Amino acid sequence: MILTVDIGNTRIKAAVFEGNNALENFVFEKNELEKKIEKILKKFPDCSDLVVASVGSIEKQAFLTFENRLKVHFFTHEDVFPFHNKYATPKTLGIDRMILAGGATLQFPKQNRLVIDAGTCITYDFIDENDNYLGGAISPGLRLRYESLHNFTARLPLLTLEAPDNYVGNSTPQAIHSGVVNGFVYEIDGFIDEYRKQFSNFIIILTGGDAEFLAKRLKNTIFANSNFLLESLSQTYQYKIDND
Ligand SMILES: Nc1ncnc2c1ncn2[C@@H]1O[C@H](COP(=O)(O)OP(=O)(O)OP(=O)(O)O)[C@@H](O)[C@H]1O
Ligand SMILES: CC(C)(CO)[C@@H](O)C(=O)NCCC(=O)O
Ligand SMILES: [K+]
Repeated sequence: MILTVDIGNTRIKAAVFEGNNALENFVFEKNELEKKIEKILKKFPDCSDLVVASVGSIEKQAFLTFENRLKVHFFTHEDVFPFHNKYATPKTLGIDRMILAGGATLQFPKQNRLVIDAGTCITYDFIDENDNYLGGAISPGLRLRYESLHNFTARLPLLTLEAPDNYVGNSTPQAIHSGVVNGFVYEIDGFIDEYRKQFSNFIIILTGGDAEFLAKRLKNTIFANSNFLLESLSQTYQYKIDND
């Protein structure tokens, strides 16, 4: 049994896995890290490994306290991954993107794959059928778009996600919802269309905090799996153990 922990830029997500089965999922804030992990381990005392991917400000030291109880693995660029990293700056590629690429490679062998993670940032990652990680794109996520409109202007209110009524927003809030939500949806559909021009066939994996909201609004039909990063963390860890 393993406990996987995904430390993003906004929140922390965790899941306990027995083989490929997620037994329970957890979401919490950074300041609750130690307390929450204690609680999870109390509930699942059979956890033998704690596996972490962090793109946030939390470092390996935060997990030292658990090392006398279970095996702690904090993923870095030094680990073995199931793909060839063709990024021109492989050491700056986000660990979350590496884990997503690892999961996509292992779960969908011998095919082109596009992974879209709609989280704090939207990330696009392309891994070709020969398991070459080619790169992708990084853009602001849904909430970041609402927040930046507010933070960098004098007159725009901070709104929370709401589906716009219309493309023609007839008030300040409706104009913001239209711009943020439609912009977000068009961007992603537009990216998928561009990839289709370059690669005839690929599967698309959509994940992240906004995946479900997004999936039903895209022109392209895509299966959303909010748990894909944690599943990938568990699978990439297993791959690492088998190939070290
Ligand atoms: N309770 C919540 N807190 C923050 N964001 C939420 C929440 N519920 C849904 N969201 C949506 O999830 C998005 C953030 O995604 P996610 O939680 O995957 O980010 P994250 O934890 O920072 O992870 P990552 O850094 O890997 O993207 C936001 O754009 C927001 O619209
Ligand atoms: C883009 C984010 C913030 C997405 O979580 C993360 O993957 C990251 O910090 N990446 C580093 C830059 C890169 O991936 O090229
Ligand atoms: K993300």
